[in-house]
Amino acid sequence: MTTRIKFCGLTRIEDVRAAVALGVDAIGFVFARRSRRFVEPGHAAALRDALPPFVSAVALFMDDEPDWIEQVIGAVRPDLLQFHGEETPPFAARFARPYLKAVPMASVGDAAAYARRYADARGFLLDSHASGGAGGSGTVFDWSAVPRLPRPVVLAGGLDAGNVAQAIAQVKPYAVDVSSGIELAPGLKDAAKMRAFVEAVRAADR
Ligand SMILES: O=C(O)c1ccccc1N[C@@H]1O[C@H](COP(=O)(O)O)[C@@H](O)[C@H]1O
Repeated sequence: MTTRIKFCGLTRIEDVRAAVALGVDAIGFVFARRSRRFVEPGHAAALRDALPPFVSAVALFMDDEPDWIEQVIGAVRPDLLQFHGEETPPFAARFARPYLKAVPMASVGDAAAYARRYADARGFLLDSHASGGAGGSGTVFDWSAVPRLPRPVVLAGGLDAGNVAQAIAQVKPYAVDVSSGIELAPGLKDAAKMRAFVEAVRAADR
């Protein structure tokens, strides 16, 4: 099976173009203000316009106000929302957009029960953060703790070109999601690391 790839936290047009040229499936833009990868909606809209058909734009939020989320949706027209905080299932559903719910693997006891609460989620993004904490930390969680889930699993948290093949072999996720592992600095991606990551995923799929 082909493992889908999402690159998250892009802020520069050259990084978006490089990611698209490598064939990634989704690009994540971070609209959580406390993130070091925050992008203004106007700038993100320009980045989003560089995406060709079949490459998805994902808008990431973390306990943000509804008005802000609506403003971002209006400006950026994301294909998918990603809720990374303590948003409840009704809150996540109120925007009438497909969404991923991040599962905080560092603190959630029963990840399968947690995921079942979000009946409308299109998939679950498993990250190493604790509940209430930020993601994008570049740390790995215990992959043996990944349960069977009723919808697609997006594996995140500390992935890079050196460990993603092992992660795919062990977890067999629908997709992998990376931010820190392809960076020079927060929000600034590295062309060589992006390429190495994609090549490692492709090799793992063979
Ligand atoms: O990237 C961020 O700054 C961020 C902020 C708040 C919530 C989530 C965030 N990022 C998400 O975390 C995963 C894992 O990142 P990493 O590869 O461990 O650095 C990332 O892909 C985003 O989906």
